Amino acid sequence: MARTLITGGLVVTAAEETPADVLIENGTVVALALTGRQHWTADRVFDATGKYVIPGGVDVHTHMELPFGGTFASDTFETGTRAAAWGGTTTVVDFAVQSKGASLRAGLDAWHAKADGRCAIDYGLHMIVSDVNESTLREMPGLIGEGVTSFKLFMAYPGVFYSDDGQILRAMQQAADTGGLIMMHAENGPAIDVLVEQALAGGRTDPRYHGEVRKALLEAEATHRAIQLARVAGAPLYVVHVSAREALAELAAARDLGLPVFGETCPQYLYLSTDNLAEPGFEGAKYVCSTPLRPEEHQAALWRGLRTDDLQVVSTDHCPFCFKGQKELGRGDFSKIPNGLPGVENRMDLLHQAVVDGHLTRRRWIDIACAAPARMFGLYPRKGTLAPGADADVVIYDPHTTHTLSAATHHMNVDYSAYEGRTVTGRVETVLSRGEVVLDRGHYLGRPGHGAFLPRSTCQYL
Ligand SMILES: NC(=O)NCCC(=O)O
Ligand SMILES: [Zn+2]
Ligand SMILES: [Zn+2]
Repeated sequence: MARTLITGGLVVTAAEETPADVLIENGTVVALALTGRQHWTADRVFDATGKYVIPGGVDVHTHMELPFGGTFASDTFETGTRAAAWGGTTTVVDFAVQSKGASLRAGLDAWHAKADGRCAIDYGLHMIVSDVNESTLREMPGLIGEGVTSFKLFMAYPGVFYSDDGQILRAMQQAADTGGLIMMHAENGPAIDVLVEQALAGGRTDPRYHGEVRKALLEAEATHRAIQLARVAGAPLYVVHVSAREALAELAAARDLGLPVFGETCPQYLYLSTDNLAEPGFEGAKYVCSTPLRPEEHQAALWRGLRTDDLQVVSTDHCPFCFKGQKELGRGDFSKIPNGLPGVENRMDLLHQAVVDGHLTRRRWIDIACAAPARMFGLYPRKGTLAPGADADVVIYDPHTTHTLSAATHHMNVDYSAYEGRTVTGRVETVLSRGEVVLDRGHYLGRPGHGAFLPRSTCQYL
C-alpha cells in the first residue's frame, strides 16, 4: 500500500497540539515529526498547511436500520457509514438488537449480516439486551470474547426493550464478573407510560407533549436508580444520551464519590431544545427522540459537564426516520412518532463549532469525540488518536471554511436535517481510513466493504 505523508498541519489529539508531519505506511501511522524536521518521501503527499490534522471521529452510538415503532431507521450500514465519513467520523459502534424471546447470538448474527461487506469505515457492535434471563446472561461472556464488550439495557420502553430492576441488577452482576460495560437508557418507562396515556386522553397529542411527559425528573430518578444498582452489583456504568441537568447532577454526585460511572450526551441536547419540539404544525416530530430535547437552560449544564469531565463522550444516537412516511406515523398521537434524530454526519462539525464558540478547547473536542469514546469501548489507541501504531484514520480539517447544514447537501438517507440552515465554521477536507483516502476535497472515494468489524477489548476507562 502507498506511503502517505501529511505535511504542515497542526496535529491535534486529546493530549497535545503540535505542528507536525505524519507518516503513514500500510494503513498505520508510523511516525510523527515536528514540521519540516524529517525529509520523508512518500507516494502521496497531502499539504495540510493552515489545517488541523486530527484522529478520525469515533461515534459510539448509532442505530443503522434499527427496527422501531413499526418502521426501520432509514440509514443502512452502507448509507450511514458513508455519511459518517463525509462528516469526519471513521469509526462507529452500532447496536445489535436481541428480540424478545430470541438469543443474543441470533441478534448479533443478524447485525453482522446487515453490516458485513457494506461499511465504508470500521465499525464495532454493542448488544441491546431486551430479554434478560438465565440463558441470555450465560451468553454474555461469549460475546465479550468476540469483541462485543458492552450491553445496553433500557429502563424505558415497557413491552419493547424494557428491563425491570431485578433484570438490570442481574445483568450488572454478570457484567461485573466478566468485564462487560452496561450502557443504560435511563428514563422511568412505566411512569412515562402513565403520563403518555393521560396526555392522549386529554387531547394533548402534538409532538411537544413527547417532551412534556418524558420529564427531566424521570430521567434523573432512573439515573439515580441505575447508579445505585451498579454500586450494589459492583459494576461500572455508562449512561447514554444524558439530556437533563438533574440527571447530570446524579452522575456528578456519583463521580464525586469516586464511582466508576460515565456519561455521554449528544449534539441535539447541546444545540436543540423543546422550542424545536414546539415548532408549528407537525414540524416538531422531526425532533422527537428519547431522552427528549429539554428547555434551553439545560444546555449550559451539559457544556459544563463536558468541561468538568462529568460527561466523557459525545456520540450522536444517530437514528434517522424520514419526516414523510415515518415521523408522520405519529400524526394525531405523539407516542407513535418513531424516536430518533439523524446526526452522524454533523457531530464533528457541531463540536468544532463549540470550540469556535468557546465552550470547549480544541483538545477537549478531540477527547470527547475521538479519544474518550475509543477508550471507553476498548478501541484505544488503535482508534481515537494519532500516534505510531495507530490505524491511519486521519482527518484533515479546515477550521476556517464555513458551510451550512442542510438536507439538500447532506449524505444521510433522511429527508430533513435537524440543523437545517445552521452555519458552522470548519469543514472536513480529507478523510483517511486505515490509510485509504475515503474523501478528498468534496470527492467521495470510499467503498462499501472497506470498513471492517472491530472486535473490542473491555473498557479502558477504569
Ligand atoms: N434515542 C432515540 O430516540 N432512538 C433510538 C433508540 C434509543 O437510543 O433509545
Ligand atoms: Zn436509548
Ligand atoms: Zn440510541
